[in-house]
Amino acid sequence: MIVLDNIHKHYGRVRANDGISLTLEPGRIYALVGENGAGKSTLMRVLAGHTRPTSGTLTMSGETLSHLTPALARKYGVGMLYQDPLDFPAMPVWENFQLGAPKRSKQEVIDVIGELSFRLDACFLPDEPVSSLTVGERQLLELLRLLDLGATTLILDEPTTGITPEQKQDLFNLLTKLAREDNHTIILVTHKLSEAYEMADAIFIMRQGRLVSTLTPPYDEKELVTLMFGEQADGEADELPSLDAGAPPRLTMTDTLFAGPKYSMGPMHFTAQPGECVGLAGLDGSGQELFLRGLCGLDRMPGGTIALDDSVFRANDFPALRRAGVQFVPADRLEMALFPALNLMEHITLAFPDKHDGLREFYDSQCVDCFNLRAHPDTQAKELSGGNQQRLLLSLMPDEAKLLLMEHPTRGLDAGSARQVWNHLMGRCRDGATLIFFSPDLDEVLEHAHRVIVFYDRAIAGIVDREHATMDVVGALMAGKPYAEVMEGAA
Ligand SMILES: Nc1ncnc2c1ncn2[C@@H]1O[C@H](COP(=O)(O)OP(=O)(O)OP(=O)(O)O)[C@@H](O)[C@H]1O
Repeated sequence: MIVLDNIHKHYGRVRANDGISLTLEPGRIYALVGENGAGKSTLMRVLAGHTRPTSGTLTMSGETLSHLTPALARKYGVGMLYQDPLDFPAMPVWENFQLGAPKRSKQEVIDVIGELSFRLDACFLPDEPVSSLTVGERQLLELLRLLDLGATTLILDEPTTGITPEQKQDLFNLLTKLAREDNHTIILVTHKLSEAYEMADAIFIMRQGRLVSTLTPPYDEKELVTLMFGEQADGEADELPSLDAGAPPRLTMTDTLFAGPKYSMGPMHFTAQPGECVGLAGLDGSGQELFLRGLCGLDRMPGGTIALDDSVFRANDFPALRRAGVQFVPADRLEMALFPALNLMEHITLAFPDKHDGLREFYDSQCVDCFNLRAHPDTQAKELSGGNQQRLLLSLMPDEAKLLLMEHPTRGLDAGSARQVWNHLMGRCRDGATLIFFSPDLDEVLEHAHRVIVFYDRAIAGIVDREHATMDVVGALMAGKPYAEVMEGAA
C-alpha cells in the first residue's frame, strides 16, 4: 500500500499540488483526472521520484519518506510509462528492453522477453529496431521492461493516445490482468473520461492543485464533469460548417510528390474547399505526418504542384506558403513550435510584431478569453503544463490564415478545453479557412471531419466522406484492408 500524505509542491506562486492525501492499494485500478494544469503530472512525478515535494510525506511498504529519488521509487516498485515512450528508436528491441536492468547476456534478455510476452500475449522480434514498431507496440515493450525491473505500481500517462481501438482493448485487458491476477496497482492519468469509467475501481479528481473528490462506481458522469470543471462544464459542441458545393477549391494538389527524411509519397491528387475540415487517419508513420509537413513546406516536394486559391506553387517553400496563408501547428510543441525559455508575452510579441501597442490587451483577448490560457504572462513556455502549451500555440495562429494544417489540435487538452478549441476551429472554417488535421484519437477525426483521408503503409489508402466514415471503415483501412473490399462491406 502507498500513502501520500498532505503533499505540497509549489513553483513560486503556483501551488501545483496543494495538500494532497490519498491511498493506493494493491490490485486496484485508479484513474486520475482533472482539467489542464490541475496538478496531475506533478503528483505523479512526486510518486515516481522525479519531483521533490515542497512538503508532505510518502509511505511505501511501511516506510515514511519526505521524498523519493527515481532509484528509490524503482526500489519500491513504482514505474511510470510516459505518453511519449522513453525509448531509443535506433536500437533493437532487446537492447531497449535491457536498459536499466542488471547486466545479462543477449540470450538471457531474449528469454525474459519471450517469457513475459508469452504470459501477457505480446509478440516481439528481439533484433527488430524499435523505430519500426508502432506507438502501441513501443508502449507495450516499455510496459514489459518496467515489469521486468520489478514495477508493481504502474503509472500510465494518457496511454491510449496514438493506438488503434484494438490495441487499446488489448492494453486494457493486460492492465486488468496485472491488477486482478498479479495484484499490481495501476494508475491511469487520462483526459478520456470514458476510459476512467471503463477501467477504474476509483477515480481521483484534481482541481487547481487539490484532490476535490474520489468517486467509486457506479459513476455519475454529470457529477464527475461538474467536479472537474465547475461552471465551465456546460456547453455544446458546434456542428461542422456546411459547405458551398459550387465554391472554387482552396487547395488543389496535382501529381504532388512529397519526400521526407525516411520515405516519399505520391503522386497525389486532392482538392479541398474553403470551410472544409479534412481529417487524416493512420497509425503512426503511415504517411499522414509527411502529408502535412509536405503541404506546409517543411518536407520537400520533388514533383507536382500545390495551388492555394489562384496561386500555384511548384516548390513548397515554407516562408512563401506561410505568407500565402498556410499555418502549421505541430504536435511536438516544445521542440518545433515554442521557445522553451521565452515567456508567454515574448511569444506573442514575436508572433504579432505589428501589435506592439496594447500587447497586454491583445494577450488577454487572444490567450485568456479565446483559449482560456490561465498563466502569468511572465511564465516561460517550458514551465507551462502540456495543455497550456497547446493553448499558447493555438493563440499564435493569425486570424487571416487560409489553410490550417494541424497535428493533433487538442493534444493534452482536457475535455472542456478540447471542445472550446474545436468550436474555435469550426468558427474559423465557417469564416472560410480550410482545416486539415491529424489526430491519433480516431473519435476526434470522425467527429470533426467532412472527409477522412486514411493512410496506410506511407500512401493514401482511401478518402472517405462523412457519411461512410465509421470507426469500422476507417479502422479497417488503417489496418491495410483494400479500399474496394472495405467499401463493399460497408455498403
Ligand atoms: N517546472 C515547473 N515550473 C513552474 N511551474 C510548473 C512546473 N511544472 C508544472 N508547473 C505548473 O504547475 C501546475 C500544474 O501542472 P501539471 O503539469 O502538474 O498539471 P496537469 O494536471 O498535469 O496538466 P495537463 O493536463 O495540462 O498536463 C501548472 O500551473 C503548471 O504551469
